[in-house]
Amino acid sequence: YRCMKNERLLCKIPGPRTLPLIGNSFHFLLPPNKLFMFLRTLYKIYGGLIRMHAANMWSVGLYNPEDIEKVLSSVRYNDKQGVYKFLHPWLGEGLLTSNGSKWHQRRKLLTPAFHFNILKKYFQTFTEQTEVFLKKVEMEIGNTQTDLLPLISSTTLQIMCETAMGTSMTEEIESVMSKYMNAIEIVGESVVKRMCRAWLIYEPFFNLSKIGRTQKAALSDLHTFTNKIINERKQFLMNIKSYRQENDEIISKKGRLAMLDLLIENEKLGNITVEGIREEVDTFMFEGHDTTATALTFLLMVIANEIEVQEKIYQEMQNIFGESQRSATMQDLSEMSYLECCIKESLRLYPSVPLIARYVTEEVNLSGYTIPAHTNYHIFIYDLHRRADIYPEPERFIPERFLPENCAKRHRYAYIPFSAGPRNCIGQKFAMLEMKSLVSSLLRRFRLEAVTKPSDLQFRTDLVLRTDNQPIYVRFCNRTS
Ligand code: HEM
Repeated sequence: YRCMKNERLLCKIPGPRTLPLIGNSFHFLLPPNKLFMFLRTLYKIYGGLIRMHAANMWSVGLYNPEDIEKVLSSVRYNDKQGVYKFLHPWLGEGLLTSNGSKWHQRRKLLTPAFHFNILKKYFQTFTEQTEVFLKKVEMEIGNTQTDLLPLISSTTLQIMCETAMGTSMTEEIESVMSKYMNAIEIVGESVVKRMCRAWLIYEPFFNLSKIGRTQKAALSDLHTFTNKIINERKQFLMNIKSYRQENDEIISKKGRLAMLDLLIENEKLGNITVEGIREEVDTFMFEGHDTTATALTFLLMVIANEIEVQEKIYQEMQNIFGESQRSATMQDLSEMSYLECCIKESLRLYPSVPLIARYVTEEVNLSGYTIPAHTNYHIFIYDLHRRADIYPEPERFIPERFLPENCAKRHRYAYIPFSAGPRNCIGQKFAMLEMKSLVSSLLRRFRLEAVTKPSDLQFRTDLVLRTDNQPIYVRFCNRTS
């Protein structure tokens, strides 16, 4: 009876037509690019609250900032099921995928690793890696186009290794890096397939399927990579005394406090297991590098297309640095207010994480509807950020939307590239510093010319915002030429 009552409540919410037994399952039998386009139609047709039903699971899509606030701001509504469960074979129950007291304990344990004083220490790595990145860009001068994502990903991965993990890319780690990146794409594809093909939800069917077998091989590559990182740091910590005697420079570089040290320390105290450490290293290596690389790729593509914006950023750099070639300090980054508006506007149009979900075990009232307990909620950040009533001319790149006076009237939950509330992105400040450091130095030295245009982009449904098999190109030119 309760099931029928819940169904009656859910059926009152607008949503696409359902068929008996299978609900909306047939809508999801689409290739990832068409699925992305289908999901984009929902808000336009049905409005701010949308009901979907597939494989015995009900889901409500949220696009109204007030509803999103209600769900995201409460720890009681912060559980994750559904698609996040498909990530367990890779990320286990790390910070991104865990629930309840486990999530709470891990969040408390890891928060100090992203404190401002720790970020200040990481900043030295940002500066060093920015220089390495600029050398890679230098090599691209004269080429008619450069594929941005691979170039940027290797830098953001290196930064994660050196900061949070305290490990430089040894040859051994570098040799498995491309396999690691490739494996992330395979797992993303497999998660989306499981989301859309009801029969793949069940473990035995999935394990026997072709994609299940491909995922198994990819997981081995992913875990090989992260195990190497953990072992390298553990070895380093064990040898620390002899390192100090042998080479002071190495100790000062590799001895910077890392998030991984905090985890290893807590293993000794019995607060986390060896398996728990691997879960967090997998989680942070992925969340920390792929999201930032995606954000930077779209940002550089937009800047290459917006000549006036690019000149304004350059002017801001001139005002801060004049003719000096010195590296940026943290104080300099805090003065780059126009660049910050550009990063925010780019994350509005191209949020690295376009969709997030929650599983709520209690009844909730949203936009005048009663939503029964044990319902999944989906928040389509990509479409929320393109609501024309909140962002007039939503497809246009207008950094001034993020000037303080223009943000004041906007609902806090209308802009959530890093999610919001107690389960927001733990690496938000880290990511902003990293992006500002790389982009400001890049634009001081190089000019970007457009190759890929925003209108060329076609997306596919994935864990992060990805284009449908089309690389994103720009052309790098020297500033002086
Ligand atoms: C531009 C860059 C980034 C964007 C757009 C971004 C976005 C997000 C979003 C939307 C979430 C919520 C996910 C969900 O609820 O399912 C999230 C969570 C998370 N992010 Fe980020 N992120 C970025 C960079 C980073 C970095 C650099 C790190 C680590 C250093 C990081 C670590 C995490 C972790 C561990 C979580 C899970 C937090 C929790 O559930 O308590 N992210 N991020």
